[in-house]
Amino acid sequence: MTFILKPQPLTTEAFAPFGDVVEAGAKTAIMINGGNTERYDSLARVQVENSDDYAVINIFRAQPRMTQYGQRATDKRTMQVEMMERHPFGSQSFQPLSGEPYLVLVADAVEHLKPENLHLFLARADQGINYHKNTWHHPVLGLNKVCDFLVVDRKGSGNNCEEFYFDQDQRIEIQL
Ligand SMILES: NC(=O)N[C@@H](O)C(=O)O
Ligand code: NI
Repeated sequence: MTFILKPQPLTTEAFAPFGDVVEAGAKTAIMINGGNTERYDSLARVQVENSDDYAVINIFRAQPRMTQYGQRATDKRTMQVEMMERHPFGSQSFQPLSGEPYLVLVADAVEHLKPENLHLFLARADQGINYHKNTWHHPVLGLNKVCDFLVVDRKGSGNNCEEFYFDQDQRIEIQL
C-alpha cells in the first residue's frame, strides 16, 4: 500500500511545531534607515548547542527532485520519500533565492517515524523556513528547476545529522 502525501500551504501557524516561517509581513516592520527601509525583525533564531559552535551562511543549489522522478501518464508529478533527517545540535534555515516555490517535508518529534507522522508543505518563492533544532525534515526539495537557497545552520563538533530510513516495503509518495 502506498502512503500518498499532498502539500498544504505553508503558514506560520501550521509550521509552528516544526520551526519558523521567514517572510516579510509575518510581523510588523520596524522602520529603519530614516524611513527608507522596513526591518522585519527577529523572524527566527539561529540555534546552536555548544558555546564553541557557530552559525554559518551557505548557498545550496538544489536539483528539482520531482522532475528527477519523471512524469506519470496522469501527468501527476511524484517523488518517493525514503528517508528523513534531523540536526540535534542546531537549527537550519532555507531562504529561496531563485524565485521558485519549493516543498518542505517535516515530521512529528517521535523516534520511530511512520508515514502518518509526515507533514508536507508547499512554500511560496517569498517564504523561507527555519527548522528548529532536532526537527525531522527531508533534505531540501527543489520543485520545478534548479533552485538556490541561502542556508544558515550550525557548525561545530559532533555528528549534527541523524538519519531515519523508512522500511523498504513502506512506499511513501509525494504527489502533486
Ligand atoms: N546535509 C545538508 O547539509 N543538507 C541537509 O541538512 C538539508 O536539510 O538539505
Ligand atoms: Ni537538513
